[in-house]
Amino acid sequence: MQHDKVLILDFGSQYTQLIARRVRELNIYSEIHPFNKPPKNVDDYKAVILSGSPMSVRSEDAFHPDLSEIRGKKPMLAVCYGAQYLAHFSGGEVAESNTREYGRANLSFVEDNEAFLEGIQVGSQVWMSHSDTIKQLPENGKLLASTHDVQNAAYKIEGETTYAIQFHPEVYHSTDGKQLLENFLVNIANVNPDWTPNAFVQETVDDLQAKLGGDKVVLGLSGGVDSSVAAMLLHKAIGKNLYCIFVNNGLLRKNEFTDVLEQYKGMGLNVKGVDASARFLDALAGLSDPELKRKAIGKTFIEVFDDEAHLIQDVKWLAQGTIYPDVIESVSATGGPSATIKSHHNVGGLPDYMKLQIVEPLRALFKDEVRRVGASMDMDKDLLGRHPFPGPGLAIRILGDITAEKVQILQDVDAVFINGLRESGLYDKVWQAGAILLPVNSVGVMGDERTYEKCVALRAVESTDGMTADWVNLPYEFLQKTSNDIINKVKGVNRVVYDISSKPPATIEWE
Ligand SMILES: Nc1ncnc2c1ncn2[C@@H]1O[C@H](COP(=O)(O)OP(=O)(O)OP(=O)(O)O)[C@@H](O)[C@H]1O
Ligand SMILES: O=c1[nH]c(=O)c2[nH+]cn([C@@H]3O[C@H](COP(=O)(O)O)[C@@H](O)[C@H]3O)c2[nH]1
Ligand SMILES: NC(=O)CC[C@H](N)C(=O)O
Ligand SMILES: [Mg+2]
Repeated sequence: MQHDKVLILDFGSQYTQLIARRVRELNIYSEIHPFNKPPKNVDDYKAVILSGSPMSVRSEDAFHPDLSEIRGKKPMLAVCYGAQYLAHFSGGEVAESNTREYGRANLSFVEDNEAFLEGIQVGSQVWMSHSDTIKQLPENGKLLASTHDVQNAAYKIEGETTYAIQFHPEVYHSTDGKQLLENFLVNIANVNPDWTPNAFVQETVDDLQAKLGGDKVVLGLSGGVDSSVAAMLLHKAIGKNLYCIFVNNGLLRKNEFTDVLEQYKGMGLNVKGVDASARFLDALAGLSDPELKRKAIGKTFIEVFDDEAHLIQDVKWLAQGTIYPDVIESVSATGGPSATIKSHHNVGGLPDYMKLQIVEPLRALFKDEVRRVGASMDMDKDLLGRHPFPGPGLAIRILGDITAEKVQILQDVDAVFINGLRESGLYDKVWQAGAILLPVNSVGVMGDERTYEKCVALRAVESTDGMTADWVNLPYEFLQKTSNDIINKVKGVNRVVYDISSKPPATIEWE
């Protein structure tokens, strides 16, 4: 069954992903594409949303895409930069505003009897983030809403299904933002909201069957949520032709290799555990630059999968649990308007010699959507509730070069922390937690003796998708006990600190 699709053209706003999420929360499928690389078949999309941007429409190099295939031809919603763009290049006027407007505002005027604003009243809170302001509406523009400081907070173009808003409906703080998106997508653009987890499973299984036929597929299984859900979908589609490989890269958590293999036994999957720890440690020897470490790990993963594929023989496909943020975070590498922050080991593509095609059934989903899909297949709650754990594992939590000894210290520290969270009932309240081994020794005193040992940082964050995150206010008593336990139980560590940085500006992992 075909679903209606919504196209989001990204001008580099940090909120673009949130637009996609909000739209999908309405059970409507949406895709983000860089404004300068729109999909070939714009006709496949039922409506288009233009994102905000760090750019000013007044600057000489302002992003200035050709919208002639879209504007007036299909429903379009322009947000922030998008709204300024429509005004600036179509007979209106955009100027620098006297005061930069960030944060909370309330609608002070709302046009009556307007389908776009149905259910939205004067007083509704909206979130602003702009320094330019629309002084004059474009040709045929009709004012729809204002705030105290922003006269042209929303407008439409008469004779088109084109709507524009200065504020951001995609952020939670715009309290009626979701309603506004629903008004636009469902009532104005007539998009059918039928994209649900159950529909996703059924369609994905059908698609996989059609695509893979009787081919053999290898899947990198990590014990994490994404690859496990991907494995279940593939298992439903092709059964015994799915060969799951769980690699011990020597950078997993304490006892994780055996525990995870045990856990998969009940799921009916064909899983092989491959211990390649020595190979990974060799590849990492002497490397301390984060990107070089990530690349070495990515390369070694590929080599291990390649060897395994040869052992199985006639394998045609490599399946991965890649999800949407992995894809989007790497988009700049393919020419998008945002910046590359980290090279994710699973998005780089495969070397030519492998001759395997890639299949990534979760490529379009966000993490919470993956969890919902897993739940709709009755997968184990504990598995679905697992904190994310990065493919490069502890290597990106040991700052500097990696040695077997450092890995062991960090495994022990991590185990004390994570078990402590579980025992205190805090594990499920935290989105992700882990420990970081710092390349710092500090002086301590233990049993009247001087020590000069390692310092570890603990990190626990709340998030919905890993794109933004805030540190968790863990109870002092918990931190106190954990710190004691770590220093008493783990030899070589004499100091524990807690990371209180949000993302942005920090990232979740330290490398
Ligand atoms: N130890 C591993 N063995 C085999 N494949 C792995 C391993 N670690 C990572 N991968 C592959 O890399 C992909 C990306 O890892 P990532 O950590 O983003 O996802 P995940 O482990 O499936 O889920 P989660 O984000 O919940 O940890 C995985 O889906 C999997 O295909
Ligand atoms: O599979 C992965 N391969 C990677 O290379 C990778 N780097 C970061 N992460 C995870 O992504 C989320 C966001 O992490 P950052 O804030 O550190 O970018 C967090 O959940 C991280 O654990 C990775 N996962
Ligand atoms: N969030 C945005 O799209 C901002 C648009 C533009 N850069 C401004 O500051 O006004
Ligand atoms: Mg993982």
